[in-house]
Amino acid sequence: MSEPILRISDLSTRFFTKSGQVNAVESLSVSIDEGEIFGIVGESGSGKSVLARSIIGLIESPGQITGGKIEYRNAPLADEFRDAHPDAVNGDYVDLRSLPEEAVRSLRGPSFSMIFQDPESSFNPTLTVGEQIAEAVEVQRRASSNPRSTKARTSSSEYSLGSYAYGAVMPNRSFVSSKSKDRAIELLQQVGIPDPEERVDEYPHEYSGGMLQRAMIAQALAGEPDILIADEPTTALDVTIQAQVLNLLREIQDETGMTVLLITHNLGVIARMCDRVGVMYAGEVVERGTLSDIFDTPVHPYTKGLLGSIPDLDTTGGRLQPIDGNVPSLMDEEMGDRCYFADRCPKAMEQCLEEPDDASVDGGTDHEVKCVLAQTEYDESQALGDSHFGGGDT
Ligand SMILES: Nc1ncnc2c1ncn2[C@@H]1O[C@H](COP(=O)(O)OP(=O)(O)OP(=O)(O)O)[C@@H](O)[C@H]1O
Ligand code: NI
Repeated sequence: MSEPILRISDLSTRFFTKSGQVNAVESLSVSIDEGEIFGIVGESGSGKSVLARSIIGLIESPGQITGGKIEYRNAPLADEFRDAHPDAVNGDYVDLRSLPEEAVRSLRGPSFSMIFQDPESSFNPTLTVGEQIAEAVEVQRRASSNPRSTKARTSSSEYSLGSYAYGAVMPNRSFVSSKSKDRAIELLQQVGIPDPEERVDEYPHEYSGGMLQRAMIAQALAGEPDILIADEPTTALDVTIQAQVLNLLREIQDETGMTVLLITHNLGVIARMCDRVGVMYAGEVVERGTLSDIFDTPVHPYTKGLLGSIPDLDTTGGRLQPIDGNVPSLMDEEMGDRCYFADRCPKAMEQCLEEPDDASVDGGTDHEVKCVLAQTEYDESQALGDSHFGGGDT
């Protein structure tokens, strides 16, 4: 098996708000293999979107990544920065946090792209859908025509850096060649937009929600990304369209072999799509493993709780809330060093008042759990009462 394409270690992202510090992502570590679909699942507010945005450098004030590494395996990129930024480079890996901001920005499109939950917000209403997809194609072509590019794999001698290579990665309105427009039509066709030759010249408001979601996938694919981050890509869609869009993602992933990080609160989506899964709770990955580790032999009581309430694909509106109580607010002063799930956990014991370590289940495998139950049997005489959690009302 090859080395992971993305290696996230001890990542912490915080928001310094007026009402206090929010620990949205807390010392999170996860590795993603090349060509897999890795799912992140968790309830609303568990930090999934903040994780996604942290990876591609889209955390804005008052948010800040305060610790950890986001290492991306890309040998040409590592070579490019080895001398100027030795701290950022480790073998074939580059730590995105240690790269200059513009370098990270230039990876958006060709290396990483993202599909958001709500497509309206990711299209500019004043440009046609086709223009915006074609722009993403142009970005990819500029990147591949750059000899130092991370993407020398697309042959592109006919595209020179030309006059529009002034570093703006997503220009608002740029010269779009007819080649790029043709490619945009092809992409629209690939994602199942009917009459793509006409649709390419329409504005976002002329598309239905489902079509715009597909168009956003087309736009994300235009850059031929190594890693696609899809944050709740189908949540806003109705059931049939949801299934179609998921199938489409799967097909495209099969064809291109790209790596996908799929974020969802829906375990049904995970089961249908993913190779491996990370279960997220209160900013941490509390259990990770293959689909079968998670579905057949879950260890963490939170994972078990989620599995007890697998929503159908058609319960799109409802949020997952399998277990009494809520995800903690993630305010720093309320977090402390303990298992964050303990106050909702049916098997909480005295020792859960200390922070659990990541422990591997059955040794050796990839199945890891942040819970004392990975190594200890539940002991009722150690059970925690509500009194430990300030009255325990939920
Ligand atoms: N810009 C921000 N300012 C302050 N707090 C934020 C900001 N963005 C996110 N948070 C907080 O970070 C935590 C994690 O939010 P996040 O959006 O990552 O959750 P999520 O798992 O994606 O939830 P959902 O399923 O609802 O999308 C939440 O407590 C949220 O309030
Ligand atoms: Ni989210």
